[in-house]
Amino acid sequence: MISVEEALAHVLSLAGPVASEQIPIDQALGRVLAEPAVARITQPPFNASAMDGYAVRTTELHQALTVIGEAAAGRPFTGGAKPASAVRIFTGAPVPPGYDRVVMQENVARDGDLITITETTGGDNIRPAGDDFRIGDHHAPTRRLSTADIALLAAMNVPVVSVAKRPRVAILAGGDELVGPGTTPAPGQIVSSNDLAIAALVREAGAEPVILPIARDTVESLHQGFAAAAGADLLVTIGGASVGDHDLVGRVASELGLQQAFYKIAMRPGKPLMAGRLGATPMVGLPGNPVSAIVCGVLFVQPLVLAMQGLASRKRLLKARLALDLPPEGNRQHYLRATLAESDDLPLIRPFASQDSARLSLMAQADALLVRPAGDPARRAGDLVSFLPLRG
Ligand SMILES: Nc1nc2c(c(=O)[nH]1)N[C@H]1C(S)=C(S)[C@@H](COP(=O)(O)OP(=O)(O)OC[C@H]3O[C@@H](n4cnc5c(N)ncnc54)[C@H](O)[C@@H]3O)O[C@H]1N2
Ligand code: MOO
Repeated sequence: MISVEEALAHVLSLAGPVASEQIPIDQALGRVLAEPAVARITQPPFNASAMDGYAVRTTELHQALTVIGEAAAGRPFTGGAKPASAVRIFTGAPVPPGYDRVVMQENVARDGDLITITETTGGDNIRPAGDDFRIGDHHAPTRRLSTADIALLAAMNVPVVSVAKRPRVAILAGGDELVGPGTTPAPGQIVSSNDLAIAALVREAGAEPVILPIARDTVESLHQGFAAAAGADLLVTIGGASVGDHDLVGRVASELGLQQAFYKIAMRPGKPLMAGRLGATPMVGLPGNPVSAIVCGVLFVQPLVLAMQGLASRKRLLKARLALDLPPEGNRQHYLRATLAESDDLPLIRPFASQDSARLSLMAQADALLVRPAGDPARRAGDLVSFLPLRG
């Protein structure tokens, strides 16, 4: 059995070069730029007024000035500057050449065409040309595009961007006991939940899930399932990963030429995880126990889907104080489902008494996975421990 860290390195190495596509920016929220966006204009394109008021000269602040024209946003003043003059100006208008300051109208007394400035302190109220960005500037965030990014791209006059393609992830659940949600299970059957969980999890990471029909526990049915995954960027199988007579995923994958990166890791839950490459397509084989499938999905599938879009996983281990005593750990790194509560300095983490990897109700209540290394000695309440947040 290899360690979680080694397994993650193997899984991430399955991601090929990022595939890209061109899309209009109104579709780009949440997508990841595959190439830097390049500003096609300078912003502001001219020295722009930041206030409604009068364009004046700093050297003439203390004298009466004659208003000789008007500059509004979209309608520049076209006359020339004159001594002892001012131009009525509005926010967003180009400051006419020959004027170096805008006095806001609240600080001006006007009588006909004559103004006097009543308050001469303060800034020049001019946004210089290029203050925001210049033509040729690059915008290349290594994260999902936000609302502000969309606005910036529009302002940069970039209508179309090159983004990482959403990986298409084929999800193949297998098991004779499984029926789809909404069906009445016959004796011995249960409702399949893992495929929906993994679909939600990959969608959260930016992929497009394709849930395949549930495979039966036969070699033929699994072959059909694998064939149905053709064309996907990633295949995730669920179940049939262990050592039982009906656990056939590994066998069928190897018949199809799986170049196996690893099988079995020193992790709890999730020991029978497998990963490799089927031709050009990465494959991750998740264990069937519902909590194991989700925990492995969070730890391996989500980072792989992010890497396929050129993104690093942002989930980091954080520190908490243990709410109760814990016995020593075995030989696998343990991810315990736990709740978090606020406390004076660090959050207080409380693992559930049951860590059964079939209990989805506890998984759904968990705020975090408390991470205990293999061989961790007994811990006392108040000890510092590491956790992986599951929310936010
Ligand atoms: N002799 C051993 N038995 C088992 C071992 C072992 O090392 N030696 N490992 C156990 C561990 S750990 C796990 S995890 C499971 C994983 O087994 P499989 O990946 O082969 O999963 P299945 O046998 O197909 O299913 C396990 C369990 O999960 C339920 N399941 C499966 N798919 C779904 C689904 N899509 N939705 C909801 N529930 C699902 C299935 O009904 C079983 O109850 O093996 C242990 N055994
Ligand atoms: O590793 Mo299994 O995934 O413990 O339930």
